[in-house]
Amino acid sequence: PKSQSQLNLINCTICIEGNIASGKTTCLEYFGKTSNIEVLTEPVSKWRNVRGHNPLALMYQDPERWGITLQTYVQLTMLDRHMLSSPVRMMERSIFSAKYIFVENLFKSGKMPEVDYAVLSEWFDWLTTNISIPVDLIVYLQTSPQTCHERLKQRCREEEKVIPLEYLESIHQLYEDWLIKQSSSPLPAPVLVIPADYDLQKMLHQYEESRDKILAASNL
Ligand SMILES: Nc1ncnc2c1ncn2[C@@H]1O[C@H](COP(=O)(O)OP(=O)(O)O)[C@@H](O)[C@H]1O
Ligand SMILES: Nc1ccn([C@H]2C[C@H](O)[C@@H](COP(=O)(O)O)O2)c(=O)n1
Repeated sequence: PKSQSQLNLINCTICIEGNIASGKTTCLEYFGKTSNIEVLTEPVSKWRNVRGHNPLALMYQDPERWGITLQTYVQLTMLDRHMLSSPVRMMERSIFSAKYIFVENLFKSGKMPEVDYAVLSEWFDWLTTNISIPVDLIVYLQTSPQTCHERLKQRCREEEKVIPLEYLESIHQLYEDWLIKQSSSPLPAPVLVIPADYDLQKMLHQYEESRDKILAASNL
């Protein structure tokens, strides 16, 4: 028979949330190296290549036409990530932020037709009603949009060269409304905020300082 601590290890999910280029992957890499947590990065390579097509690039080129295409695929691939069974995992973003941040942003900015938004919302509501998608903790890497803009330019992902500061400001505002003001969409888990505008060394120090609070969710 399993002990209580072994039982508590079953299926703990910590989601790292934050704006584009806020440092989520870097944070995941750090915890992947320094703990027993399984790390699941966002399936961006799939979004850049589905059977030879690049829905991420298409979405940035023409959001009105391709937003629904990318977001339908994001929803599927994020659901797949949530379904992977590993006792303790730290994953990059979630099916929740895909809907509450990115789909919402496309719709609110007038770049997604109402019918596309309605279909995506029906899918999301069905999935989250009929499939259990537990999240135990959200870690929010809180940055200024300016910091993300700098890091985005430094990372230089081809598809993202067209992203203006205003786009990062909109995403930032939606994250703040969801995770700080807690006034927009339901929260699937408690939120731990980590200020993330600092240089890499200071960030690693912040992660160390937050390690116990983060891993408390997993009982590790
Ligand atoms: N604290 C930091 N200070 C400066 N640059 C950073 C910091 N954290 C990450 N970066 C760099 O910024 C870019 C985006 O970081 P990344 O971890 O890929 O962000 P995300 O996964 O949130 O998009 C990368 O080039 C990364 O090396
Ligand atoms: N639901 C989503 C999720 C992500 N994206 C875009 C935003 C970025 O260009 C890329 C993910 O990169 P990251 O933030 O991890 O650096 O995918 C989206 O459009 N919709």
